[in-house]
Order: sequence, then structure tokens, then C-alpha cells
Amino acid sequence: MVKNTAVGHKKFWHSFRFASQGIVSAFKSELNMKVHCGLAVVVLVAAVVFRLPLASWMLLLFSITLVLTAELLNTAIEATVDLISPEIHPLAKRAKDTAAGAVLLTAVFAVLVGVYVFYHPVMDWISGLMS
Ligand SMILES: Nc1ncnc2c1ncn2[C@@H]1O[C@H](COP(=O)(O)OP(=O)(O)OP(=O)(O)O)[C@@H](O)[C@H]1O
Repeated sequence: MVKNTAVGHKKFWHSFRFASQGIVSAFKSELNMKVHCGLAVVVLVAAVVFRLPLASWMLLLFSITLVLTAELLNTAIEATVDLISPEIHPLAKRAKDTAAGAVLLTAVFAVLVGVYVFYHPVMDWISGLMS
């Protein structure tokens, strides 16, 4: 394990590398992170296939970023709680459950955005198949 002792622009690039390592480590260790990333790829491919307008792309990218950010913060909180309180404690439970609740909220928002941006294109595609 290395601490960021660099200065100036080197410090910036070291911070960038550590942050990237955090994202990769969360992806490798958290099943939920893999599921969210997989769903994000599916949704973005569907956005290409249905030729969604720019505004819909922005909404999708915003909700994907929101969910992944919440998942990263949830992972950070879980790791911190496990470090500080490996034993069972009501506050440890509250911290983990609250962080998980934040992920759930962002996921519900992402589903609503998905329904909003895909509803008409999918309905048009289905009615095109029927006619
Ligand atoms: N130290 C603890 N004290 C009390 N309750 C805990 C503690 N650790 C975990 N829990 C309870 O168990 C649940 C699951 O915790 P865990 O650490 O396994 O995370 P998780 O839900 O498996 O998260 P993920 O699947 O994202 O890794 C928590 O939401 C909490 O309710």
C-alpha cells in the first residue's frame, strides 16, 4: 500500500491513479457493481439501437453516473464500517443500511428514467412490427 506523497502535477496524477484503483477494486469485489455496469452497457446499446435523442442520452448518462457513484460510496462506507466495527453494532447496521438505501433510491430513479426515455421508441417499434 502506497501513500500519495508526490507534489504538484505528479500528485494530481497519483490521485487519479488511486481513484481509478478504487473504481476497479469496487468492480472486482462487489457483485452489485458488476450488475449495475452490465445493465448500463445494455441500456447504452439499446440507446444506440433506438437512436435516442441527445436529451435522452444525457438523462441516461446522468442516472447511470448517479447509480455508480452511489454504489462506490456504499462500498466505501461498507469498508469503513467493517474496519471500525467488525463486531455487530446497531450503528454499523444503520450506516450500512442507510448507504444501501441511497443506492436503492438512485436505482429506482434510473428505472423511472429508463421507462420515460424508452417508452415511446419501444411502443413505436412494436406498433411498426404489428402493422
Ligand atoms: N457490523 C455490523 N453490525 C450490525 N449489522 C451489520 C453489520 N455488518 C453488516 N450488518 C447487516 O448486514 C447487512 C449486510 O451487510 P454486508 O456487509 O454483508 O453488506 P452487503 O449488504 O452484503 O453489501 P454488498 O452486497 O454490497 O457487499 C447490512 O446491511 C446490515 O444490515
